[in-house]
Amino acid sequence: MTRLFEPIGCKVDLSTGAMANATGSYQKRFRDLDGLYADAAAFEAMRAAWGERIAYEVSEFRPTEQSGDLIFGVTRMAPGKVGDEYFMTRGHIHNQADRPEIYYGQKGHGLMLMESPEGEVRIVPVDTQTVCYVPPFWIHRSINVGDDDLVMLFCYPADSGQDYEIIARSGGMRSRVVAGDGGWKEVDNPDWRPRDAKLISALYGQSGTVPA
Ligand SMILES: O=P(O)(O)OC[C@H]1O[C@](O)(CO)[C@@H](O)[C@@H]1O
Ligand SMILES: [Fe+2]
Repeated sequence: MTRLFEPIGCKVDLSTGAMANATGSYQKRFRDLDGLYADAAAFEAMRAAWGERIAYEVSEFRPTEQSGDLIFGVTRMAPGKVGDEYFMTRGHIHNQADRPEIYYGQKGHGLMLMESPEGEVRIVPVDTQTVCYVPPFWIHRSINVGDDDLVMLFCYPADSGQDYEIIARSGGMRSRVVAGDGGWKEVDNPDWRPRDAKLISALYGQSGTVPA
């Protein structure tokens, strides 16, 4: 008989953001996020109090990394701002850029900031009981715009991989999300540089499919 992977249920603890039966987890401390935020002076000023604190953490279930399988897990992100810019994840595009992802908001108020290879920007609020679909080819980063922890479930194809360099090479994402009048607002990142045509076609070319 074919030996199948054993099915499993993973209970999520909303107060801690932990997921039972996780196969792995990691934590990003504030000090790990140097260079992410526009206001470097504000980052330095926060380092003493915040340096060792966990900015966000992930617990995941990774059955395999085979094509056709799924990786899923939970991200918990603390609330906070560096200067006027809300706490966020590093952000990435999938190594296999045509692999999508979904997020499901479970606690708090988040945003999914997305950027296409050409530099189009989209923002989708991820509040509780909201499913956010990140289509193939979009760079994605989540942002906590609330006063409480943001807890989100994520799920993506197991062979996706993550490329974190694509954002750094462009001087950050094209938009930043900062505090505005009574809420958040999107502002242009003046350091952003467009990707060249060769890189863009390489991203699309990987899959041999033409995006819709
Ligand atoms: O990997 P990053 O960009 O640091 O952000 C963490 C989030 O993205 C993921 O890598 C999933 O793509 C999760 O681990 C988590 O939701
Ligand atoms: Fe992803």
